[in-house]
Amino acid sequence: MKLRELLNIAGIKTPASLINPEITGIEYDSRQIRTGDLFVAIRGYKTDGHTFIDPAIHHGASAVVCETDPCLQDIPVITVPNSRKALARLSQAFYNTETLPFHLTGITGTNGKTTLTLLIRELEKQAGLKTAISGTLGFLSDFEHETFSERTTPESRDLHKMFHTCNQAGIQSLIMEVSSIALELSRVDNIAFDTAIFTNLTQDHLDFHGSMDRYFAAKIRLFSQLTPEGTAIINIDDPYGSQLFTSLNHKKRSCSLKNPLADYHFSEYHLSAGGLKGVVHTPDHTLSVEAPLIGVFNAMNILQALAAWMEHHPHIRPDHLNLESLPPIPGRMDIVRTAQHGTVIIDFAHTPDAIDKILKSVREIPHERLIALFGCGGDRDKTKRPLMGQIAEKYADQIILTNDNPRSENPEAIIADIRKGITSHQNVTIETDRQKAIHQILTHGNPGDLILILGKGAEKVMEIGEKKIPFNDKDIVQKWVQTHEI
Ligand SMILES: CC(=O)N[C@H]1[C@@H](OP(=O)(O)OP(=O)(O)OC[C@H]2O[C@@H](n3ccc(=O)[nH]c3=O)[C@H](O)[C@@H]2O)O[C@H](CO)[C@@H](O)[C@@H]1O[C@H](C)C(=O)N[C@@H](C)C(=O)N[C@H](CCC(=O)O)C(=O)O
Ligand SMILES: Nc1ncnc2c1ncn2[C@@H]1O[C@H](COP(=O)(O)OP(=O)(O)OP(=O)(O)O)[C@@H](O)[C@H]1O
Ligand SMILES: N[C@H](CCC[C@H](N)C(=O)O)C(=O)O
Ligand SMILES: [Mg+2]
Repeated sequence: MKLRELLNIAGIKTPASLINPEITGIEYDSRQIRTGDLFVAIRGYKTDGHTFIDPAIHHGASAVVCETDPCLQDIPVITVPNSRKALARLSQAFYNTETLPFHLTGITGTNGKTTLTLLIRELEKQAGLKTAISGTLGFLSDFEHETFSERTTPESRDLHKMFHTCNQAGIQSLIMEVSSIALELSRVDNIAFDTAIFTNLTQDHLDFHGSMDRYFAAKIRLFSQLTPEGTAIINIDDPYGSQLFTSLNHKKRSCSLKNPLADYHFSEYHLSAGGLKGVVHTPDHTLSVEAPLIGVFNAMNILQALAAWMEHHPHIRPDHLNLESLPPIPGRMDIVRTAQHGTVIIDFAHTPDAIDKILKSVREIPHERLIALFGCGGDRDKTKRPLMGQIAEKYADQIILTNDNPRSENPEAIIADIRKGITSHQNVTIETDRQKAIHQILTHGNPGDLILILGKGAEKVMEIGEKKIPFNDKDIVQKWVQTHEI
């Protein structure tokens, strides 16, 4: 595509004198530039993309979009007020993804997004739709190998490239997690969603957003991006959800575990170690549901997934729905049973609310000791650390504090922050090496113990400094069990 045509479609003003090279790709990282790419310089949190304009040109960039004119000769330079916004518009124009031929669902909220993507995918499959999901687990579809994504919601260029791939593969339904950071950083600008879901809002990412109000403001932007016929699915048990529901002038459906007047609610549900069974009432139907998911929070996840699905398919009204074919959700309530050292649950709880919910849920399972192993990520919300310590102390008999992606921070300092929320340190052990910590609790575990390994879920690496070292909680547990139990 010619540069001028691209800028035109993207709605970016073009000087008449502009040279008009062929643009063969869009790139925001100078290290990835290929000949013919348009380089978009972004002012970042760690560094400034404008300082990489020269290397980008050296590597073959044929034009530059930036916020400050570097005064170059021979190469077209387009200055814009906001490079991230320009990147989103240019990517949409380049990949021709203004209108999408598939149903696009966006899920936002502090917890439950990944779980919902997998639940909705399962339902869409049961309706015979070719489906893909994008989020913390990467890009998963039936037609391509799964691809890992550095971020829960990819950069706008990568998103539009993904939409283009979905287009070509004939995907009918794409379900994606939309993080508040992505909404704030223009990664999903101009994308129209057919369904938008709000799960809940509790403390996380305050380092980035500054306050809960600004965190909420970022999340609700998703709902201004609904198509005119689009539907909002909202958990009204959450105070922020209830506020959002009241303020929306769009087609909207409420979900509640408490309020029988909500559009989607259970008249009854039972949770057992085998999963959930219940009866769901919708605005026009009643159905019984079974799903192999444990934890009260999963009752809401199931309700919201059902709501999204039934609103998308008004002609599908089963009397009974069995989600037993739902594959285990990696790293979410992932259970490894050992013969002599207790039951291990690996879970991605990394916020105060998630830790509270999971500890409250699992303590209902008969056990001797409830042991919680966790840490907190470095370069992330510091104020959640003592709260996580405080909650763990309330419910767990024993706590092991360890590393969870310390990144650029000192691991001991992170643990010291968690300890500030704990009053009695008698049952608290510290071992920064997470593998050693896991080995220790398994070694000292008894058959009746419930051992919770929290915070990293299905993550495949440990981020220490700039390094990403292969690391997976479940692999470590399974390897230990294989060598220590016959
Ligand atoms: C806070 C945040 O989101 N940071 C993102 C941001 O980084 P940044 O602005 O600091 O970028 P930077 O590293 O300073 O670099 C600036 C620009 O220079 C470019 N560059 C850099 C070096 C070079 O040699 N050449 C070059 O061109 C970079 O590609 C970039 O375009 O822009 C970068 C490029 O787009 C992202 O990679 C980076 O995400 C990092 C990986 C990150 O960890 N983000 C997390 C916080 C995040 O986004 N999380 C959310 C929420 C998770 C959830 O709760 O579910 C997510 O969606 O994953
Ligand atoms: N509806 C929910 N409400 C509260 N906690 C939940 C809910 N669903 C899941 N959780 C807890 O939160 C953890 C993370 O769940 P999940 O991965 O689905 O959330 P997420 O929103 O995708 O998280 P992230 O922002 O990191 O991508 C789970 O392991 C579980 O402990
Ligand atoms: N999407 C979240 C995941 C956090 C997971 C936890 N293991 C951590 O590193 O804090 C983030 O990037 O903030
Ligand atoms: Mg997620």
